[in-house]
Amino acid sequence: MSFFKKLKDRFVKGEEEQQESTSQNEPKNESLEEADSFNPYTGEAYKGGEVVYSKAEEEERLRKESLESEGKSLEGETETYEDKLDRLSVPAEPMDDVSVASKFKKGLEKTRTSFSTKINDLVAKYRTVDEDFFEELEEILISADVGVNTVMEMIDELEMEVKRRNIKDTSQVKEVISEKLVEIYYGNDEAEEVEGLNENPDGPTVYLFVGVNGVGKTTTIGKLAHRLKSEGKKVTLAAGDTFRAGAIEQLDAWGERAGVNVIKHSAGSDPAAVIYDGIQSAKSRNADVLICDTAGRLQNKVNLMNELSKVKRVIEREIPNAPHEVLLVLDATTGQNAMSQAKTFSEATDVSGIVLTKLDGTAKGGIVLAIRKELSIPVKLVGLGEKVTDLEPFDAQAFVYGLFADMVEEFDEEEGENQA
Ligand SMILES: Nc1nc2c(ncn2[C@@H]2O[C@H](COP(=O)(O)OP(=O)(O)OP(=O)(O)O)[C@@H](O)[C@H]2O)c(=O)[nH]1
Repeated sequence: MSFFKKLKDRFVKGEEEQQESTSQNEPKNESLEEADSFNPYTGEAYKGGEVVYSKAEEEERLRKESLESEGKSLEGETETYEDKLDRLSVPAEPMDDVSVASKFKKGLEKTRTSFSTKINDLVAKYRTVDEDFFEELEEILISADVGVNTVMEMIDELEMEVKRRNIKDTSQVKEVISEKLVEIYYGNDEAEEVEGLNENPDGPTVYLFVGVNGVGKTTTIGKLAHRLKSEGKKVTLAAGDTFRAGAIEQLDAWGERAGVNVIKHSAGSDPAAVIYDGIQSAKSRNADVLICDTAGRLQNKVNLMNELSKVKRVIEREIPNAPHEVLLVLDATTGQNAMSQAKTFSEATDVSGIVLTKLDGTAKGGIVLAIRKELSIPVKLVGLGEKVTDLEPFDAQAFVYGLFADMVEEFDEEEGENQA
């Protein structure tokens, strides 16, 4: 079966269903009811050619109203952390393939725009597949942060595949590229499936989060707590980042939003002691999951190593085989810097999975492949936006759909070819 057809069958729903879900997203408002039309993409409604409703303005008005009702001034107003969490907290959504794919599509918009524009330009420039075509393709992949060694492997495989299928026309190469990206991510022999988080059937499952300041660690823990809670799990958080000013309060605020228990000590206290209390609390409350935050001091690798190994020793002693995941949080927008952080942390502790945040903020989403291939660590979760629901288990097919969404959607089954 054609690969684009496979992606389309899995991720694109029928037009009728799509219209139905779009209409569900339309805001309910009096001016809307009078309007002749509503554009779900701009969030504007029109009557006689005039804009009678704007979703963005409505949201801003509601935000101001809510601030005023709390007696807060609007002049020079800066959003507090709590207000921000309120704004980003939205109810959990159903998790089917189509809604997951639409998150990847939205989150990868920047990468897709840059990547598919370059690929389309390349295809238009070289009508037939030759060495120059592959050389320019190599540059495009490298510029998307795919990683030099991975790009080399990919180009070799593409050249072989193009010969094997006797492809002459460059437009047909797009589909082969998308297919190879998935194969390269999983490795040829492995089953193509999402590498989810390990769980401890005897409970509690312990996830240890590591990573430098500012990469989105606290936000990710909050998002994960929210997700696990909405799946019916009992979650406890341990505020082990006792070093960064505000880290304990921020984790506490996320815990409150998600409705989960947070174990905390005062700033500057021993992180291993907080984690120890977290474990005791999780055990006594029969929690399903304990998520441990840690400080991300990279200035001194020896300190980092000592701190992480002390925390790990405490966890291992209290719960056999724990932690069940050591998750390193990396910021996708930092490119090669993220790769070097991954190397340092892997030397300090056994990292079992990567959480790649802010994929929505970069045009170089290819870093996912570089991490998987060059560090041999699976990307377990990705941050696709700021909202609490914008954290997804990494799915290489959904990722590739996000990169090639327009081409997949325009794939014509009857003609069996891509119209893009
Ligand atoms: N756009 C986008 N922003 C994100 C994502 N994840 C986190 N952020 C934002 O990144 C910023 C930093 O996140 P924090 O969670 O405060 O950073 P942190 O890593 O916890 O900082 P430390 O606690 O010092 O480690 C915040 O403004 C978050 O809203 C994401 O996936 N997409």
